[in-house]
Amino acid sequence: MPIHQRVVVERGTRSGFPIVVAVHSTALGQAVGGCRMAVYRDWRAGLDDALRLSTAMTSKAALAGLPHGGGAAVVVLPRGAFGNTAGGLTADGSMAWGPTGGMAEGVAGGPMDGMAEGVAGGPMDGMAGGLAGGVAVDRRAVLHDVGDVVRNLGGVFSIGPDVGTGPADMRVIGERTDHVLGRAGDSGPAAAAGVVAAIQAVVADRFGSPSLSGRTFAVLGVGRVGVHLVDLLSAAGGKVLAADVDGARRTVVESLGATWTDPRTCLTADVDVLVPAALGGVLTAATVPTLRCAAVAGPANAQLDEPATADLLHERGILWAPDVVAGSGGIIHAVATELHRETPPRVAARVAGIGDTLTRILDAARETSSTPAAAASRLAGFLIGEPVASTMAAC
Ligand SMILES: NC(=O)c1ccc[n+]([C@@H]2O[C@H](COP(=O)([O-])OP(=O)(O)OC[C@H]3O[C@@H](n4cnc5c(N)ncnc54)[C@H](O)[C@@H]3O)[C@@H](O)[C@H]2O)c1
Repeated sequence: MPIHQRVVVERGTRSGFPIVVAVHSTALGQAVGGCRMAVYRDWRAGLDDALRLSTAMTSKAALAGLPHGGGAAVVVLPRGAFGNTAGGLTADGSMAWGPTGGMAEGVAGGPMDGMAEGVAGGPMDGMAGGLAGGVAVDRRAVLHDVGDVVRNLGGVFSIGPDVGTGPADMRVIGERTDHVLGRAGDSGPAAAAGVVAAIQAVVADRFGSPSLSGRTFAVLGVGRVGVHLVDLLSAAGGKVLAADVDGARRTVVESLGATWTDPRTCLTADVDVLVPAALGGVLTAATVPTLRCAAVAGPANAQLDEPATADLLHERGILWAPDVVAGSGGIIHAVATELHRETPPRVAARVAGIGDTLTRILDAARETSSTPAAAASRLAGFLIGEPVASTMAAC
């Protein structure tokens, strides 16, 4: 992957918090990516996260066939900060994957998608500030600061929701810049539809048929995407086990005909497909030996703690669907709908196309005796290096 095209680190003029926007590539078009608002050790850790997220987004957009590059925004909040508590601190910030393969509990106590130490606030509709440990967060001021940074980039980057932000936050950012995605609503259903397409490809590769009927799944994380996955997989005739650190999610899981369990049991369940739908960093040298699934395919970003973990999965014979492919339904939906005004059937076809893309990657991996991660990386590099003719109507 080439070095970043542009990286901005600024102190928000209203909030005083460091704001990082990393534009990795615009080789295929305007960069798109999420806004992560989280607690970090310091601004350098936030910068590292933005660099990592934006690089992955370049691959995600290219592999999704979008005429866009990758970017990311990070708001670096200090320890003890939190925003509006309406909707609560998201559990993304309250659990960390433990070093022994278990889950270590604790706020801001460990890796979250690799870098962030905790989510401050979370996607929410209210905008009032909060106070914790003496650090007041005026969420509206922070979001306006983010909007100004994005606006000053002159349109090379469009920002959308990520961990710690949601559609309501995008509407506030939109008061300062037009380059905003995801103001209208929840991307969870589209993200879940894309994951199901990926799971069908994985199941076809493993078992010779894409049918999900009678297959077994363990869905880890029953949030905005996970709940739709439980629903879709159950409706398709799958036998679904699901877990979340938030015990309140049990009711919806059981109402959808799935079986509730605890996160550790879910992670190590003897199932056809493990579906990570919570945090990143779930696949590590410690957790991979404990897995009893045939394949892993889910939306969680940055599932591998480090690239070499893909080799561990391969050695164990566990098929891994790269998250930059399996988790691309949300961005495909947002970009195709909001930036390119495509019709709902066309957008749905794009999302379903994730299955074909993954099949191509799995075939390439087999033919080259490499991991799906390596095959996806090669394909992304090829796509980004080529002056690909856009398959989408211009904005
Ligand atoms: N929302 C989207 O459109 C979208 C698109 C692509 C990828 N993703 C990724 O998919 C994942 C889920 O996204 P989401 O929007 O559903 O997030 P969410 O915050 O709505 O849901 C995450 C759920 O995971 C649970 N959780 C947190 N830590 C856990 C743990 N250790 N064990 C079990 N459960 C745990 C939380 O309680 C929460 O219910 C994230 O990694 C996100 O980055 C989301």
